[in-house]
Amino acid sequence: MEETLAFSFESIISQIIEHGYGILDNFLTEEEITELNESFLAHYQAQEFRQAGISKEHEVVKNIRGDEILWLEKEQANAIEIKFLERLEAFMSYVNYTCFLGLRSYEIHYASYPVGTFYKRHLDKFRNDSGRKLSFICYLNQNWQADNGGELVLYLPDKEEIVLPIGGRLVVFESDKIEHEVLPANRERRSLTGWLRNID
Ligand SMILES: O=C(O)CCC(=O)C(=O)O
Ligand SMILES: [Fe+2]
Repeated sequence: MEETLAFSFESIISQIIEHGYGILDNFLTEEEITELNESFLAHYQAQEFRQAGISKEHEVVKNIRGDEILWLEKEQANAIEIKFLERLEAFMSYVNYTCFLGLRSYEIHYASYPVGTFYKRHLDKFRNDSGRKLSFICYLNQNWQADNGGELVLYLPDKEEIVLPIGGRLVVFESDKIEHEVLPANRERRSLTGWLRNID
Protein backbone atom coordinates (compact mmCIF):
# COMPACT_ATOMS: atom_id res chain seq x y z
CA MET A 1 0.00 0.00 0.00
CA GLU A 2 1.09 3.55 -0.69
CA GLU A 3 2.74 5.03 2.37
CA THR A 4 0.69 8.23 2.50
CA LEU A 5 -2.51 6.18 2.31
CA ALA A 6 -1.41 3.93 5.19
CA PHE A 7 -0.61 7.07 7.14
CA SER A 8 -4.08 8.56 6.52
CA PHE A 9 -5.70 5.24 7.46
CA GLU A 10 -3.87 5.36 10.77
CA SER A 11 -5.13 8.85 11.42
CA ILE A 12 -8.81 8.10 10.70
CA ILE A 13 -8.67 4.81 12.64
CA SER A 14 -7.30 6.52 15.73
CA GLN A 15 -10.13 9.10 15.45
CA ILE A 16 -12.65 6.23 15.29
CA ILE A 17 -11.12 4.51 18.32
CA GLU A 18 -11.11 7.73 20.30
CA HIS A 19 -14.43 9.32 19.28
CA GLY A 20 -16.48 6.62 17.53
CA TYR A 21 -16.12 8.39 14.19
CA GLY A 22 -13.45 9.75 11.89
CA ILE A 23 -13.11 11.94 8.80
CA LEU A 24 -10.50 11.60 6.08
CA ASP A 25 -10.28 14.13 3.24
CA ASN A 26 -8.83 13.26 -0.18
CA PHE A 27 -9.65 9.55 0.11
CA LEU A 28 -10.27 10.06 -3.63
CA THR A 29 -8.37 12.32 -6.02
CA GLU A 30 -10.22 14.88 -8.17
CA GLU A 31 -9.68 12.65 -11.18
CA GLU A 32 -11.15 9.63 -9.38
CA ILE A 33 -14.15 11.69 -8.28
CA THR A 34 -14.72 12.76 -11.90
CA GLU A 35 -14.54 9.16 -13.12
CA LEU A 36 -16.88 7.91 -10.41
CA ASN A 37 -19.33 10.68 -11.33
CA GLU A 38 -19.20 9.49 -14.93
CA SER A 39 -20.01 5.94 -13.79
CA PHE A 40 -22.69 7.28 -11.51
CA LEU A 41 -24.35 9.16 -14.40
CA ALA A 42 -24.17 6.17 -16.74
CA HIS A 43 -25.96 4.00 -14.14
CA TYR A 44 -28.46 6.75 -13.42
CA GLN A 45 -29.28 7.30 -17.08
CA ALA A 46 -29.68 3.53 -17.53
CA GLN A 47 -32.38 3.81 -14.81
CA GLU A 48 -30.57 1.40 -12.49
CA PHE A 49 -31.26 3.44 -9.33
CA ARG A 50 -34.21 2.66 -7.04
CA GLN A 51 -35.93 4.61 -4.30
CA ALA A 52 -34.25 3.59 -1.01
CA GLY A 53 -36.18 1.84 1.75
CA ILE A 54 -35.92 1.95 5.53
CA SER A 55 -35.87 -1.65 6.72
CA LYS A 56 -34.67 -5.03 5.55
CA GLU A 57 -38.00 -5.22 3.75
CA HIS A 58 -37.07 -2.00 1.89
CA GLU A 59 -40.22 -0.14 2.81
CA VAL A 60 -40.18 3.23 1.02
CA VAL A 61 -41.08 6.14 3.30
CA LYS A 62 -40.17 9.45 1.69
CA ASN A 63 -40.81 11.58 4.78
CA ILE A 64 -38.00 9.62 6.48
CA ARG A 65 -35.61 9.02 3.59
CA GLY A 66 -35.64 10.45 0.06
CA ASP A 67 -32.51 9.10 -1.57
CA GLU A 68 -32.22 6.81 -4.57
CA ILE A 69 -29.66 4.02 -4.47
CA LEU A 70 -27.84 1.44 -6.57
CA TRP A 71 -26.03 -1.45 -4.86
CA LEU A 72 -22.52 -1.95 -6.20
CA GLU A 73 -21.32 -5.53 -6.77
CA LYS A 74 -17.64 -6.14 -7.50
CA GLU A 75 -18.47 -8.79 -10.11
CA GLN A 76 -20.27 -6.19 -12.22
CA ALA A 77 -18.05 -3.22 -11.39
CA ASN A 78 -16.03 -1.22 -13.95
CA ALA A 79 -12.37 -0.23 -13.58
CA ILE A 80 -12.84 2.90 -11.43
CA GLU A 81 -15.41 1.16 -9.22
CA ILE A 82 -13.01 -1.74 -8.68
CA LYS A 83 -10.26 0.73 -7.83
CA PHE A 84 -12.56 2.28 -5.23
CA LEU A 85 -13.60 -1.11 -3.80
CA GLU A 86 -9.97 -2.19 -3.56
CA ARG A 87 -9.04 0.94 -1.64
CA LEU A 88 -11.92 0.21 0.68
CA GLU A 89 -10.72 -3.37 1.10
CA ALA A 90 -7.26 -2.04 1.96
CA PHE A 91 -8.89 0.19 4.57
CA MET A 92 -10.82 -2.80 5.95
CA SER A 93 -7.61 -4.86 6.25
CA TYR A 94 -5.95 -1.96 7.97
CA VAL A 95 -8.81 -1.71 10.46
CA ASN A 96 -8.54 -5.45 11.13
CA TYR A 97 -4.82 -5.12 11.62
CA THR A 98 -5.13 -2.31 14.16
CA CYS A 99 -8.50 -2.93 15.88
CA PHE A 100 -10.17 -6.23 16.67
CA LEU A 101 -13.48 -5.82 14.91
CA GLY A 102 -13.10 -9.01 12.85
CA LEU A 103 -14.41 -7.39 9.67
CA ARG A 104 -15.18 -9.96 6.99
CA SER A 105 -17.31 -8.36 4.32
CA TYR A 106 -18.87 -5.13 3.12
CA GLU A 107 -21.97 -3.89 1.37
CA ILE A 108 -22.04 -0.66 -0.58
CA HIS A 109 -24.35 1.43 -2.72
CA TYR A 110 -24.32 4.64 -4.71
CA ALA A 111 -26.73 7.19 -3.29
CA SER A 112 -28.32 10.20 -4.91
CA TYR A 113 -30.29 12.72 -2.84
CA PRO A 114 -32.38 14.78 -5.27
CA VAL A 115 -32.82 18.48 -4.38
CA GLY A 116 -34.83 18.89 -1.16
CA THR A 117 -34.56 15.28 0.00
CA PHE A 118 -33.10 14.17 3.33
CA TYR A 119 -32.67 11.23 5.70
CA LYS A 120 -34.08 11.81 9.18
CA ARG A 121 -32.11 11.00 12.34
CA HIS A 122 -31.46 7.25 12.55
CA LEU A 123 -29.07 4.47 13.54
CA ASP A 124 -27.64 2.22 10.76
CA LYS A 125 -28.75 -1.02 12.31
CA PHE A 126 -31.48 -3.40 11.32
CA ARG A 127 -33.40 -5.09 14.11
CA ASN A 128 -32.65 -8.55 12.72
CA ASP A 129 -29.09 -7.99 11.50
CA SER A 130 -26.25 -6.97 13.80
CA GLY A 131 -23.47 -7.52 11.24
CA ARG A 132 -22.89 -3.84 10.46
CA LYS A 133 -19.94 -2.59 12.52
CA LEU A 134 -18.70 0.50 10.70
CA SER A 135 -20.68 2.78 8.40
CA PHE A 136 -18.77 4.69 5.76
CA ILE A 137 -19.71 7.40 3.32
CA CYS A 138 -17.50 8.73 0.56
CA TYR A 139 -18.84 11.86 -1.12
CA LEU A 140 -18.70 12.50 -4.86
CA ASN A 141 -19.75 16.17 -4.90
CA GLN A 142 -17.41 18.49 -6.76
CA ASN A 143 -17.32 22.15 -5.69
CA TRP A 144 -19.77 21.67 -2.84
CA GLN A 145 -20.42 24.99 -1.06
CA ALA A 146 -21.51 25.52 2.55
CA ASP A 147 -24.77 27.12 1.36
CA ASN A 148 -25.67 24.00 -0.65
CA GLY A 149 -26.85 22.39 2.62
CA GLY A 150 -26.94 18.58 2.65
CA GLU A 151 -24.85 18.35 5.82
CA LEU A 152 -24.41 15.06 7.61
CA VAL A 153 -25.13 15.62 11.30
CA LEU A 154 -23.53 13.17 13.74
CA TYR A 155 -25.24 13.13 17.14
CA LEU A 156 -22.40 12.59 19.59
CA PRO A 157 -22.86 12.30 23.38
CA ASP A 158 -21.61 15.84 24.03
CA LYS A 159 -22.17 17.67 20.74
CA GLU A 160 -23.41 17.57 17.18
CA GLU A 161 -20.75 17.25 14.51
CA ILE A 162 -21.74 18.88 11.22
CA VAL A 163 -20.02 17.40 8.16
CA LEU A 164 -20.17 18.91 4.66
CA PRO A 165 -20.47 16.31 1.87
CA ILE A 166 -17.30 17.42 0.10
CA GLY A 167 -16.06 15.31 -2.82
CA GLY A 168 -13.36 12.79 -1.86
CA ARG A 169 -14.15 13.02 1.84
CA LEU A 170 -14.56 9.72 3.72
CA VAL A 171 -16.59 9.59 6.92
CA VAL A 172 -16.59 6.43 9.04
CA PHE A 173 -18.48 5.79 12.27
CA GLU A 174 -19.66 2.98 14.51
CA SER A 175 -22.93 1.77 12.99
CA ASP A 176 -24.66 0.73 16.19
CA LYS A 177 -23.64 3.76 18.27
CA ILE A 178 -23.83 7.03 16.37
CA GLU A 179 -27.20 8.43 15.38
CA HIS A 180 -27.04 10.70 12.36
CA GLU A 181 -29.10 12.62 9.85
CA VAL A 182 -28.81 14.04 6.34
CA LEU A 183 -30.16 17.58 5.99
CA PRO A 184 -31.89 18.71 2.76
CA ALA A 185 -29.66 20.16 0.05
CA ASN A 186 -30.41 22.63 -2.72
CA ARG A 187 -28.24 20.64 -5.13
CA GLU A 188 -28.25 16.95 -5.97
CA ARG A 189 -26.02 15.20 -3.42
CA ARG A 190 -24.03 12.10 -4.37
CA SER A 191 -22.11 9.48 -2.43
CA LEU A 192 -20.93 5.93 -2.12
CA THR A 193 -22.25 4.63 1.18
CA GLY A 194 -21.76 1.30 2.86
CA TRP A 195 -21.03 -0.87 5.84
CA LEU A 196 -18.10 -3.00 6.97
CA ARG A 197 -19.48 -6.18 8.49
CA ASN A 198 -18.22 -8.86 10.86
CA ILE A 199 -20.50 -11.50 9.37
CA ASP A 200 -20.99 -12.34 5.70
O1 LIG B 1 -25.03 10.40 3.05
C1 LIG B 1 -24.81 10.55 4.26
O2 LIG B 1 -24.13 11.50 4.68
C2 LIG B 1 -25.39 9.57 5.26
C3 LIG B 1 -26.23 8.48 4.64
C4 LIG B 1 -26.87 7.57 5.66
O3 LIG B 1 -26.99 7.90 6.80
C5 LIG B 1 -27.30 6.22 5.27
O4 LIG B 1 -27.36 5.91 4.05
O5 LIG B 1 -27.62 5.42 6.18
FE1 LIG C 1 -27.24 6.19 8.00
